[in-house]
Amino acid sequence: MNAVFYYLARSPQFVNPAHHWSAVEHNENIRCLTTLGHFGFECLPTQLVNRSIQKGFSFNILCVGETGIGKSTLINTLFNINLKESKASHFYSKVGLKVKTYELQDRNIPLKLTVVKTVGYGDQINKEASYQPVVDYLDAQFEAYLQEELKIKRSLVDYNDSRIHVCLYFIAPTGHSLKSLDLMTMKNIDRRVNIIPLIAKADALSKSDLQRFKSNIMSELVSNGIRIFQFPEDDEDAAQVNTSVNGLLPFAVVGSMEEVKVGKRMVRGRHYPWGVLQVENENHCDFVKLRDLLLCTHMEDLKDQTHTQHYECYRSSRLQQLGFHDTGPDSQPVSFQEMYEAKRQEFHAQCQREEEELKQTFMQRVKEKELTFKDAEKEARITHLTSILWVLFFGG
Ligand SMILES: Nc1nc2c(ncn2[C@@H]2O[C@H](COP(=O)(O)OP(=O)(O)OP(=O)(O)O)[C@@H](O)[C@H]2O)c(=O)[nH]1
Repeated sequence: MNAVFYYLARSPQFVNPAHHWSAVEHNENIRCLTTLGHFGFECLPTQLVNRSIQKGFSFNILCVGETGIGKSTLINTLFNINLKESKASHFYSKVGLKVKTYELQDRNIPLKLTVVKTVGYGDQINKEASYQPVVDYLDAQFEAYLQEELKIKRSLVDYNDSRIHVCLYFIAPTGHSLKSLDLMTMKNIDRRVNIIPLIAKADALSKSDLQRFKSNIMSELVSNGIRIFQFPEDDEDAAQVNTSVNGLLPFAVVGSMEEVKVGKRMVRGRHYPWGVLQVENENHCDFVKLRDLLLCTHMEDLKDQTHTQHYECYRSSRLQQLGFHDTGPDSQPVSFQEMYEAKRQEFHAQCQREEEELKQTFMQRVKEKELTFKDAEKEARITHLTSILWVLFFGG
C-alpha cells in the first residue's frame, strides 16, 4: 500500500517517516509524502470494529405518547421482536415510566436495548404532572452518570449507562395540530434528549392530510422554539441524504407484527377491507426511513449528541450550581486546586460564623434565664418576708 503521510519535518531534507516517529511531535512544517512501505494503518478501523463487537452495543429509547397510541407495536416492528406487553389502563392517577431491558442479537452482534415507555400519559388533567416525570427521569440518568464520573474510583468502562439516546415522541393522528401537552412536553425535554417526532398510526390519514399535518406540526415546533433532532448534514454525501430525511420529519409511522399475503409474498402490514398497508413499503409510510436512521446510519450520532450536547449541558449547569467555575471574577482561568482551597476556606469561615452565632444565642438565653431566676427569687423572698411580717403583726 502506498500511504500518503503527513508529518512534521525536522529539517527541509527528505526524512523517511518510518524511522522518525518521535520527530512528529517536535517539528513545525507539514510535509506531504508518498511512502513506499506498508504501515498497516488501514487495520485501525478493524480494531474498533472488533472491540465494539466484543463489547456489544447498547441503545436506550424513550417512547412518549398517549395510552394505546402504538408505542409497543412500533418497538416490536422496529426490532422484529414480540415483546409481550399487557395493555396499560387509562385510569392511572399519575404518569409513570416503565423500563425494560432486552438482550438482542443480530448476526452475532449483541445489542442491549433499553425501552422506557410512558404509562398514563395524556390521561391526566394536570399537564405539568404529565411531563414532569419524564423530565425527572431524564435528569436522574444524567445525575447517575455525573456521580459516577465524580468518583475517585470510576468504572465508566463497564458502567451501565442509562442515559436516553433518543426520544420517540408519538403524535396522535388528529390531522389538525399538536396538542398543548405535546408542545409543553417537547419544550421541557428538548434540551435533555434527542427528539424524533412521529405521527403514530399514520394509516388513519390520507396522503394529502398527512402532508398538511406534517407541515402544520413543523411550523408549530418552529414557532414554539422546540428543537428536534436534526440529522447531520456536515459531509456532502450525508448532506444530500439527510436534507431529504430532515424534510420528511415528523415521520409518519405504522406498526404491525402481522404477516399479510401480497401477491406471492408475505409482508408485514395491516390488512383492511379495502387493501393492505405494507409497513416496509416506503410509498405507504416512513417506517423504513425511521428504522434505517435509528439502527443503521445514525445510532452513533444520537449517542454522540447525548453525551456531547445534552449531558454536557446538564453537567455544566449542575457543577455551576455546586459553585464550580472555570474562570474567576477577573475572567482569568481558575485552577481546581485554588477553587477547592477557596471553597474550603469559605466553608471554614461559615462554620466559624455559625459557631459564633450559636455561642451568642446561648449566652443571650443564659442571661435571660438568669434574669428570670433572679426575678423569681426576689418575688419568693418578698412573699416569704410578707408572710413572716403577717405572723409577727397579726399572730398567725
Ligand atoms: N391502525 C393502527 N393501529 C395500530 C398501529 N400501531 C398499533 N396499533 C394498534 O393500537 C393498539 C394499541 O397498540 P400498542 O402498541 O399496545 O399501544 P401502546 O401505546 O404501547 O399502548 P400502552 O402501552 O397500553 O399505552 C393495538 O390494538 C395495535 O394493534 C398503527 O400503526 N396503526
